[in-house]
Amino acid sequence: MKIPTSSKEIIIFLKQFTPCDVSDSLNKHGVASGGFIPNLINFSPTAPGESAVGKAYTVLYAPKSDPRPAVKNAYIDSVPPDSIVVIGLPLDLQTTTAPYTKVNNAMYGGLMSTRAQYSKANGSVIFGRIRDLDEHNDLKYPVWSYGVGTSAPGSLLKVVGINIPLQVKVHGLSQDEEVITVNPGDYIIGDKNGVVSLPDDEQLPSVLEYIPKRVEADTKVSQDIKNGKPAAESQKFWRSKI
Ligand SMILES: O=C([O-])CC(=O)C(=O)O
Ligand code: NI
Repeated sequence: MKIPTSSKEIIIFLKQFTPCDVSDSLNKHGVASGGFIPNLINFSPTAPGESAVGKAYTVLYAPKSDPRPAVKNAYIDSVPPDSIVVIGLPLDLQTTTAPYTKVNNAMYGGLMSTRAQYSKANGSVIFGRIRDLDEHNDLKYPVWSYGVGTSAPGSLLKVVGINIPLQVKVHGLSQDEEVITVNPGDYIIGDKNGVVSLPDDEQLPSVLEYIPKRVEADTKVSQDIKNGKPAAESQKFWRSKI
């Protein structure tokens, strides 16, 4: 399989695979988390058998009292095609246990999805609550978030940054708090299993190259298992050939 190089080709390529396939490759490349961003729920699904893929277009909300000025232009009117809209909060408004956010207002709603879809974005990931569940689903526009709500963001929050790194607080294995950074331009891959971020770095060509090989090997393992072979033996055999 030809390994893509332009971001357009990479997005088309990644749409053939699941976030699990991407995580397998990142694991193989030394990323223990596999790029998984935990605790997000897929409140509006992708089409069956499809992943939502795009480059992160990031938006940072903060309380209205934050000293930073509000961004003048509405973030939603500058969403680039083939992006995934990723909306976050400062670390001090995040929690490592449910509901993962201290903000009870929704940070995103159906009109935002309508505009994002019109601008040819491929999905939205909200590190907070969303509202208007039926509207995202009726649009068939994929959305992930930590939870749901009923109030709009404007009474509590303002946008203070667009296309800046977003920090996401999560619970770790050895530490109570770990921080994942989603950088603008990272590839975001999501489906019903969850959301993975894949950095656009020097390791990317190798990560992409491994994905179809590993999927092919696991297809062979599946056939073996159906024919009665022990799983561990078959996994070792086919994965060693990659
Ligand atoms: O109005 C808002 O600020 C959020 C919302 O409900 C929408 O995007 O539909
Ligand atoms: Ni709304």
